[in-house]
Amino acid sequence: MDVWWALLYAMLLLGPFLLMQVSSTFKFHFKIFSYCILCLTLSALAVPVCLLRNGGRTVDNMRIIRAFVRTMKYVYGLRFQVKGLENFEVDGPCVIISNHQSILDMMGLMEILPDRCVQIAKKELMFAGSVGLVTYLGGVIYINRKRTHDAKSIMGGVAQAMTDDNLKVWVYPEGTRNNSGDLLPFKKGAFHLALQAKVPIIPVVYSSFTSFYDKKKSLFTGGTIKVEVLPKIDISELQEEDIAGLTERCFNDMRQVFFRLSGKPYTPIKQSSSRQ
Ligand SMILES: CCCCCCCCCCCCCCCCC(=O)SCCNC(=O)CCNC(=O)[C@H](O)C(C)(C)COP(=O)(O)OP(=O)(O)OC[C@H]1O[C@@H](n2cnc3c(N)ncnc32)[C@H](O)[C@@H]1OP(=O)(O)O
Ligand SMILES: CCCCCCCC/C=C\CCCCCCCC(=O)OC[C@@H](O)COP(=O)(O)O
Repeated sequence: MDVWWALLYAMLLLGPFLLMQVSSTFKFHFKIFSYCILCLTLSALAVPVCLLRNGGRTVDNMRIIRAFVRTMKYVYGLRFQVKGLENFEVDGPCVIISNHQSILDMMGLMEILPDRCVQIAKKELMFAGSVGLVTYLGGVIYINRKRTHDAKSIMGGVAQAMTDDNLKVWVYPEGTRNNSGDLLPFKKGAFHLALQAKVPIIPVVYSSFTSFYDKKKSLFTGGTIKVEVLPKIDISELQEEDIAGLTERCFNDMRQVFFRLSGKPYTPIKQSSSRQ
């Protein structure tokens, strides 16, 4: 009988805790689900606007997509504090590189996206229903990350298009989402692209989301994201053999700003030694 009493007490004590855990995980997944549904819905609304205004696939549609996405931050209680926007005022094309933490980054991206700017994305995004369609209409460039050779040859074509069509290109050099509170080592595609197109690089850093968004802790509340657009990096004097050094320099500069914006102490690491 004592065992039953002990079990009853344990349930009374643990029950609310377990319920809270289940409900916080449920709330987290529900919020992510609602984010995807909102993206799909807004995209479905944006597609006809893009088609009616601009006819087909063109970077001009990015202005429409940007206007739609900018409304989303109010739904999720996110605020952006942006510094250095004047650094985007370059004449002509450039490569913009930034850190990539989550699918929520699309809000941060659209918050500051300059005109005539397209992004490099994994090709799987093309198949994400109306989101895929709207990104296609906006001129997003898709790459197959599983085929280095194909990805590299597409990037080669992009370099030409940048100068021909006066395009800025936004690349996430980490190559994947990363919500660990640090940066992943940078891949070199963005730097090859800048060198091939002979255009400057503009780094952008977003502060860590971990205080309000954390998959492992099922945390997703409102919060403030600090954003800093850094001064452009001139690459006109650089050669192919300088790419490793350039990648390392951008990684270290951005990582330093990332830690400062996130209010965390900075500990230097070498990007080459952290690559797996
Ligand atoms: C209306 C409402 C709408 C709501 C919805 C919201 C819509 C919003 C619209 C906006 C959409 C934005 C979407 C953003 C999506 C973001 C993503 O998908 S991130 C993932 C995809 N992006 C990337 O991967 C970019 C970064 N990756 C790279 O740059 C890579 O280098 C790579 C080009 C993909 C190749 O990668 P990989 O195959 O892994 O090979 P590496 O190890 O990097 O390189 C091997 C080797 O090759 C050299 N190299 C790389 N690139 C080149 C090149 N262009 N030319 C010559 N050589 C190259 C590299 O130096 C390596 O050699 P090394 O000797 O080791 O140095
Ligand atoms: C009829 C088909 C229906 C398909 C339904 C698809 C559901 C998807 C719906 C909405 C998704 C909204 C996401 C907005 C765009 C996010 C872009 C993004 O952040 O991609 C991740 C990519 O950077 C890195 O990928 P990985 O971290 O390597 O993975």
